[in-house]
Amino acid sequence: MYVPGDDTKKINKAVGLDVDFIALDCEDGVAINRKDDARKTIRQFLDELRPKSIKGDLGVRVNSIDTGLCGDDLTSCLSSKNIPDTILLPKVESTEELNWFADKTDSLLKNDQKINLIVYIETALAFVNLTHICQHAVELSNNKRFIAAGLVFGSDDFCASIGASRTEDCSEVSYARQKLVLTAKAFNLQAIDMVYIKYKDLEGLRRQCEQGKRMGFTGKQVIHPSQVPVVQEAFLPNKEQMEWAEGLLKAFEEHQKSGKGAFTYRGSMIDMPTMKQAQNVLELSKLAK
Ligand SMILES: CC(C)(COP(=O)(O)OP(=O)(O)OC[C@H]1O[C@@H](n2cnc3c(N)ncnc32)[C@H](O)[C@@H]1OP(=O)(O)O)[C@@H](O)C(=O)NCCC(=O)NCCSC(=O)C[C@](C)(O)C(=O)O
Ligand SMILES: [Mg+2]
Repeated sequence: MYVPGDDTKKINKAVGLDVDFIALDCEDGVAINRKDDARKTIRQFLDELRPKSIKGDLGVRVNSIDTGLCGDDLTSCLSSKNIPDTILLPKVESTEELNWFADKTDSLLKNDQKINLIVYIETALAFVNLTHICQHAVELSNNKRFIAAGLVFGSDDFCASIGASRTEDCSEVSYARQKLVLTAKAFNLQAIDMVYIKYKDLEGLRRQCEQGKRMGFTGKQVIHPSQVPVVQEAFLPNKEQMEWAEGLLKAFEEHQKSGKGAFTYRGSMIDMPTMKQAQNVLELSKLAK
């Protein structure tokens, strides 16, 4: 969940919510003339206010490298008493930007400190370079001070970048969403789906969550507290899916013992790939506990 980094009231509110990840924002949720305030407020929060009770992870979305603000954002939050779990790096378009980030984190982090990195893919050029970006991020994770954790789809910047208009069925971003999921999963990275900006329309949000979940996204970005439970519910397996998965695994084991690779379960042909889908469902529910 994004929280504008210059808004102390919203930061305090977010800390009390049951969210998986709080993203303190220095970037587009903060006005140009408030960038210094956001940086200072986040630093103060990290130094003094970060309550041990934060349930989920805490990240800072810094400004993109091309703005010239990113270095100061990183210096401020990575030299704090409690460094964030994750840095969210927006508008990445090239492997050179990852090299810059690796050098910067090398110079700022101490001893055995490492930080997670979430890379934003939100321009046409980023999609063209996506495989190289992911490959490089994973390679740098082996000997640099960050761990490539996931990709975020920035659909609003993406639409601006390609000149698309938004539609309710998201057809304008369907190729980009699918490409992002596919490439993220190929490199064992999380794939985080787009923001639903009509935050008062929870039914529309639910539909978009279900669509994203079906496509393979790991989770979704949110901008308002009311969106949190809808997204959490949609991305976790429900009772019906759990029953399906548990029953299928049991039947699979029995059929394996009797020497049958393929069999029928609830009217469908089941073999190894369907068994793996059932395992995914159960693993996801364990992770959420
Ligand atoms: C839309 C806004 C202005 C409506 O803000 P509001 O205060 O007018 O709303 P409200 O309905 O009155 O709020 C109810 C309560 O929730 C609080 N609240 C409300 N929102 C939050 C929040 N996020 N975090 C923590 N608390 C929040 C608010 O302070 C209030 O607290 P209260 O009941 O105690 O008075 C507000 O929700 C907000 O600022 N959201 C975050 C916006 C943001 O960060 N945008 C940038 C990320 S998306 C993006 O960059 C694009 C992307 C990915 O890059 C790309 O697609 O390209
Ligand atoms: Mg963006």
